[in-house]
Amino acid sequence: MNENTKSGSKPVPVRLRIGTRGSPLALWQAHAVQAALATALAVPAEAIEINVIRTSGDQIQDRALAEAGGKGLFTKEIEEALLDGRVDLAVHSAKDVATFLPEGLHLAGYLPRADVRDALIQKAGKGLDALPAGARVGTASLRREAQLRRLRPDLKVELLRGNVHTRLAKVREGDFDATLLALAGLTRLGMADAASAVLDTADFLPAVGQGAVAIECRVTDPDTNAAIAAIACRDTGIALDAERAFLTALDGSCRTPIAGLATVEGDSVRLRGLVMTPDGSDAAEIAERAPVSEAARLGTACGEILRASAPARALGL
Ligand SMILES: NCc1[nH]cc(CCC(=O)O)c1CC(=O)O
Repeated sequence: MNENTKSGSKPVPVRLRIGTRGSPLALWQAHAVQAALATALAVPAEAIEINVIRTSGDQIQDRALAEAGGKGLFTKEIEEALLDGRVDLAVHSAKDVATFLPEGLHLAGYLPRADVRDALIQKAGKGLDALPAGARVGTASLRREAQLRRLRPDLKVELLRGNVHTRLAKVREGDFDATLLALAGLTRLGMADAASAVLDTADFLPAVGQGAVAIECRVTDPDTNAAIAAIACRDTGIALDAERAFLTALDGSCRTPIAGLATVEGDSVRLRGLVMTPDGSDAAEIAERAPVSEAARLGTACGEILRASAPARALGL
């Protein structure tokens, strides 16, 4: 219980400042964290401010992110605001958070994870099987590209960047026959019905962190850490510890097609990992289980095993 809910005591003014990108998806996620914090701390939503921060990633639209310098692009300016004390916490799609964080910052918790799967969006037909030979699929994700090529070497996979609305419009207008998007993002934007099919994780493995909302703050800020702990989802934290350790062991950047998914089942956590050559011609997979207390070690061990595989060597990992 915090100061504001103790009866009789004088309320302590709570003021937390959230830093976020300004995209509709980012704003939805920031509002979800704001609402959860307001409830947990028993304060009005206005006590949790939302500050929109423009990132370099928002400004680059013409290149694959891997070319432009990786996923840190969506978090750099927000992390600078955290380190300067201009905001107290940052809300990100966990998938977009770089493998290594700046000194002094950490991921203090996650909202309960949404659906982790990728959705296929196409005008005609449902699943991947319905795509005609040679169909043009737009994506900016090396992981989606490699898995698509692996399953359907006949498809033409081409660069398609931009926010969810832009990508859906490109398919609607016929510039592409199909695209792939995280179902979680579509759902948050109220557009889940745009999905023609949802791809089973057995066939198509999501990105590390997909569907999870991560909350970052300064390591040395006890009030903010306590507030985040009050809303953090334990199972999502365990799964993300395993997945992010897996990514760290592979030193995965945006240039490496890597997929990974951990799930908590009772007292144990199961991790599936996949590393591929960009053209999908070679891939190495792993699936292992460990007690939840060993989540990070499980991720590291799986990453190290895959790092010794042929596709990883082809990528210079
Ligand atoms: N790279 C952009 C991004 N970051 C998070 C999501 C979706 C929401 C999520 O995975 O939590 C998306 C869009 C997409 O990949 O379709």
